[in-house]
Amino acid sequence: MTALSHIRNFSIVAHIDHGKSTLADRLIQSTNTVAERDMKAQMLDSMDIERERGITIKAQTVRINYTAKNGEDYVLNLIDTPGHVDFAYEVSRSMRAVEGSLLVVDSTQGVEAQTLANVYHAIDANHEIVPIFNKIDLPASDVSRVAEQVEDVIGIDASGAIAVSAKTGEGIVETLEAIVHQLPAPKGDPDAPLRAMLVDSWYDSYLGVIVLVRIIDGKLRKGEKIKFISNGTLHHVERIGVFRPKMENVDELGPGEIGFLTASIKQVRDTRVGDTITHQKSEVTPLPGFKPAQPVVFCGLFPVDSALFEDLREAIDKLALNDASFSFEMESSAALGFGFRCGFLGLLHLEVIRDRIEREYDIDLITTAPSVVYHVHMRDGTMTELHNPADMPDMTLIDHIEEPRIKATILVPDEYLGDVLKLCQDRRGIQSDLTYAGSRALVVYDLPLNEVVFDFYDRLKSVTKGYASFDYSLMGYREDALVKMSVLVNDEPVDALSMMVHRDRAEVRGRAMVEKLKDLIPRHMFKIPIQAAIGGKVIARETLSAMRKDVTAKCYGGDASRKRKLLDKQKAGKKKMRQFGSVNIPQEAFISALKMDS
Ligand SMILES: Nc1nc2c(ncn2[C@@H]2O[C@H](COP(=O)(O)OP(=O)(O)OP(=O)(O)O)[C@@H](O)[C@H]2O)c(=O)[nH]1
Repeated sequence: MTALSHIRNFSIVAHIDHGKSTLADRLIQSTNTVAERDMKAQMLDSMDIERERGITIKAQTVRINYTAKNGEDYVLNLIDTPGHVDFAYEVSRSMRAVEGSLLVVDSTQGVEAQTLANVYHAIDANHEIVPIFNKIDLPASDVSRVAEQVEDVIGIDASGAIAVSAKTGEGIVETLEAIVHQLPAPKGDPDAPLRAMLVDSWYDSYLGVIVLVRIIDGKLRKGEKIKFISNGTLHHVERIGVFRPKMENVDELGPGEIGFLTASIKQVRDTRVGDTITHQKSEVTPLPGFKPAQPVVFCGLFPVDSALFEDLREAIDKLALNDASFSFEMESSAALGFGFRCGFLGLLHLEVIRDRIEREYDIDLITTAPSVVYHVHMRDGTMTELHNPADMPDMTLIDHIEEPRIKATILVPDEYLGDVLKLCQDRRGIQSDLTYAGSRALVVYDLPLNEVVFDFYDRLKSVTKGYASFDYSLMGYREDALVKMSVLVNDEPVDALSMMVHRDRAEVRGRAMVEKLKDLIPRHMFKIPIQAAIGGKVIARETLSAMRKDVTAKCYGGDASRKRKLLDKQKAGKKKMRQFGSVNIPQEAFISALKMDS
């Protein structure tokens, strides 16, 4: 057990790519926490997918021993936090387990939207904050400009900021000294009954569920009986330890310390993040609890090859073991067969899960239109949550529909401001703020989430050539004129393509959808009408004319093997299609049709 005065707990907040992981690696390396030969770049981003995309998804932790210039030995616990908007909730909860933050800002770029969002979580958690201006080895680095921005835009004192190159190691010792001298030591009572905060949990195939804890008061030892206060479940502690960043067993954890426990817990779902852990017989007041993360975006996942449904179930079960914020239930669709309706924290979360299923489990998927959760108020006074436009009740029974709205914060260089305002306006946005920070504008918009889930972020990046940064938080629900738009191919409704739209935008959306489908659906031997409709009323229509596709026509004469090859190719192509009545729709058509350009 380390004395409280010699512990510092901190996290690093940054915008994506500003160098959080590189800095963490450098802190670990310079304190010899990991032997040189074990040091692989980006120790903390452990999952392949994170490494590939360069984003941190799951919070990780590391304990660093540091002998300061004053000769004293300190224990520094770093909790790594995810950097993307979808995981804002995880950021906020891990912030509550530490007392300070390093605010990393790329000194060649400046403050970005996620810098703001994340630093506000740190401010909310009452953190002491040390600004770190990174990448000073680059010629474009401008520390004084960034310092000014930090003071103007965020409103924190930048006089104690440290200029760092996580790449060359310059400023790393100064950073370690700042952690020791500028961040506060944790408080806690070693003799009080145990109170530990459940910070995070994840599934490990050898050890079962691993629970990350921050001890507030008291001591936790191996072999003890503990209780999760939220649901009263009892567990026998098998192992406790710390991350360096490899797991290392210890005998006890005391106040201010951060470590893990295992207790034969089978599912991540049995552990509630934010819960208070105490001894079986102790009665303590729970720590101010956190709300469990609520999925906000739903979509259907169906195997392209319907024979792989059981494999998909297995994949989803396994992924859910390790991700309590991902929800799912079985769904069957007339068009797509059996699959799952899944709930995600946001679009990135959706993409990560979908990629993992396709890649790690080798199952090709059809993803239906992402939908947000609508509140449907019925005439009889009841309210139902609508997760799937296909389940929309009869319009005549509905009184009104409410949709979720977000507060979007966008930072963008001046020259692109006009395009950004237009994009937000097109997406039914209401401007709530517009200020300037140097040559960049800070725009705040109130936007319907359903206008954001399709391709808002992609559009934003393309209209600003990648220079805008974006962050959002959910604000609440508001009534609007929303309708369900159905798509009919050859007079058959394709439920996977139905979506909720604003009445004023329905015609434009419907027109774009049928035009796109007309290009995406291959011609058949007969004419195919493609329609968009609201209720019984057709709002847009295209007709795909008939054509006989004879792939062997160009093989004059008798080259039988070439002819067979072409027919095989055609057959393979057909496997990727879905039969709707008598019409085949290729899988790409679903995905492309749902990506709407304005
Ligand atoms: N030249 C230079 N490059 C740096 C420095 N620090 C980080 N980088 C580079 O900047 C890029 C982003 O760094 P990361 O550490 O992955 O950024 P991050 O903030 O952890 O990003 P996420 O994990 O996605 O949140 C990488 O290519 C790093 O090699 C630095 O001090 N100088």
